[in-house]
Amino acid sequence: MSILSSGVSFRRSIFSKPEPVSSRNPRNQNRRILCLNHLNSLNSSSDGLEFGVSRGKDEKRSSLFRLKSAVDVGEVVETSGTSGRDSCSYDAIVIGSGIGGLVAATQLAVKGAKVLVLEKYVIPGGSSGFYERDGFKFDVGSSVMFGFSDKGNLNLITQALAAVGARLEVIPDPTTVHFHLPNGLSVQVHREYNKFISELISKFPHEKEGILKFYGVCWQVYNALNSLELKSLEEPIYLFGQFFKKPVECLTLAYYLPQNAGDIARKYIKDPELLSFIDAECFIVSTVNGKRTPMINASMVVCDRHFGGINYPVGGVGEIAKSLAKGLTKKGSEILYRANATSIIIEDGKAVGVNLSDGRQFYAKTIISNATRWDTFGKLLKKENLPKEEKKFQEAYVKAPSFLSIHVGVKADVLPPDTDCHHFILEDDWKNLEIPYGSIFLSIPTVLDKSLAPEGNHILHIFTTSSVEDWEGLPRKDYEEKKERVAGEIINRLEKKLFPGLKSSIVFKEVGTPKTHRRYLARDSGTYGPMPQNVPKGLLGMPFNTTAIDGLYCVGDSCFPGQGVIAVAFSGVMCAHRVAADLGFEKKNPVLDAALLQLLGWFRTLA
Ligand SMILES: NC(=O)c1ccc[n+]([C@@H]2O[C@H](COP(=O)([O-])OP(=O)(O)OC[C@H]3O[C@@H](n4cnc5c(N)ncnc54)[C@H](O)[C@@H]3O)[C@@H](O)[C@H]2O)c1
Ligand SMILES: CC(C)=CCC/C(C)=C/C=C/C(C)=C/C=C/C(C)=C/C=C/C=C(C)/C=C/C=C(C)/C=C/C=C(\C)CCC=C(C)C
Repeated sequence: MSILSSGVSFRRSIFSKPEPVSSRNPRNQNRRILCLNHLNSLNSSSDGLEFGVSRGKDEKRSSLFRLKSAVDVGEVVETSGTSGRDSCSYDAIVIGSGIGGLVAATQLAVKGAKVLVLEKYVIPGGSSGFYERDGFKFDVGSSVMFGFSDKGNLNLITQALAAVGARLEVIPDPTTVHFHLPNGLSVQVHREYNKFISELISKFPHEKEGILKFYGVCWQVYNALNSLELKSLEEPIYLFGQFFKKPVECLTLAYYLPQNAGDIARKYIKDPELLSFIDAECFIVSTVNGKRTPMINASMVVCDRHFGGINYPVGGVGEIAKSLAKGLTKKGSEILYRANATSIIIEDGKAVGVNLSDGRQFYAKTIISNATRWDTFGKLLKKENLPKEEKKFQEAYVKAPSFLSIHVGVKADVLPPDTDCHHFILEDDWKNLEIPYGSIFLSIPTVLDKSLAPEGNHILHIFTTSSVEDWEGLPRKDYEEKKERVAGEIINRLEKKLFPGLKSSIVFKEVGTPKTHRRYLARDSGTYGPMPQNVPKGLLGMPFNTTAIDGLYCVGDSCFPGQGVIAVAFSGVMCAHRVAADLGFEKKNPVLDAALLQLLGWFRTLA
């Protein structure tokens, strides 16, 4: 990713010299428990938000200076006594401030719960964070934002922000993605559905009927989704209520829940190249082909881009997490940065607290992990005690590869006029779609928001799938050389395919590998998220938020419905609803709860 060590000059992260808040405050020694009042809420100015990178001999001082300018580490209030447990009890602790964690935390805070978010890094957002270098402001991960419109029920990012009184200005993207595919196939996914469908039909006129039927089914699923009030599918009062209010829509969703997009496409479409195009449509959001992409997820993305459209937040994707974090503290809850959770405390079989690497402990009625399930049930909890449900998950889902990410600043004139913001490039052979380095993703957010780069420049975020195994065990020098070489090859391919002169127009470059993702996003193997081991039964096997451990919940992309910012936002909404019911902030019926949870567990065994 991009919180990277550059191959050009020596840089170091503040992670390499962490100075825990407790050690800076002498009163906070000896593993005492802290209550934190508005601790580390973000500054309203984003000017100082760099990824704590420093140079030269004043390295440590400069890191800390930047950290202070990034976060307000002002007020630390210590509780009395040595245990402090009762005087400092939270309703929920959320480990991690990815969008999944932040949405869960803010939704709970809005319902009246007192929440503490523990974030290992110095800013919120995880994969949806950002970093600044030399006047460029880079999105760490994807810049394609679904669910960020003013319409319908599926604009979950807009709704999550509104819940804490925040609203971001957005820039509509006229083209979700421009596909550059084998045999010269070029397709622009226009914001207007009819324009996109006409373009696709013009490339495959003999498949007009099949195209209309396949995308028609996607709309049927999307419209059903969009008609529901989205809350926890693990909460029976809500779920049965929705079935009662919207029976046709709920049955439509139940019907498509165990199905995959590739199978539905094959019902209507025969042309292998068009089917490969649909594979590419699926791959860019799920890292697997259509046959392994749940129909509900495929429908969500291929329709939302036309219904609400893709909208980019002014100032970059990082603004979303910043606003949610700020909203959280405004609602009386807290977020603590540089708080590296090392284990979840279990007492009498119940999750009751969290240990941090600096010795601090925090307790709460419920614990929500926004770390991946591999991290939650392999690091935060002992691997040996893996509950059977998690064992089943790890058999059904494997870690998707990570990415090699290249962030560059270029001279603006290298881009032809009217260049689209997002591109997907698969040069010669459809067979390369799912292999490491086989395809290239490209985002140029400055096409939409010029403020992200110095005048006369653009940002290119170039990324391609890559596995951590490919980068492990190398001496530092070889690792740096390999980064330069592999990034150089990708840039050459891009120069050849899209932008002649690209290499010589570069004014800034940083390369991140799967190891970078692993280190800075705390994601096992730097994984992009879970990926089905075999052909899945749609979303049927994907776990929701409750876990086998009492009081412990998961949120984020290793929960239903999976990868994607809007997907993890939904996971956050679902999680908050289920936790709120269990904490007594929402209605609950224990008998129905037990029955539904058992039923859902049984459904998962069918997947
Ligand atoms: N484009 C990309 O390269 C890329 C890469 C990975 C994920 N993604 C996307 O990002 C989203 C994932 O969102 P998410 O909410 O599930 O999670 P996330 O990975 O974005 O955020 C998790 C957060 O938890 C923190 N964390 C993890 N372990 C911790 C610990 N032990 N102690 C304290 N903090 C800890 C991390 O620092 C991070 O901020 C998905 O949309 C996924 O598709 C994108
Ligand atoms: C409970 C049971 C058994 C039955 C009940 C039936 C019922 C009522 C079911 C209801 C189901 C619901 C409500 C499902 C909701 C599903 C949702 C909201 C799914 C959302 C999915 C969103 C996804 C998958 C979004 C993915 C987006 C991604 C990954 C975007 C990233 C993009 C990139 C990384 C690529 C960038 C591209 C380029 C080219 C640069």
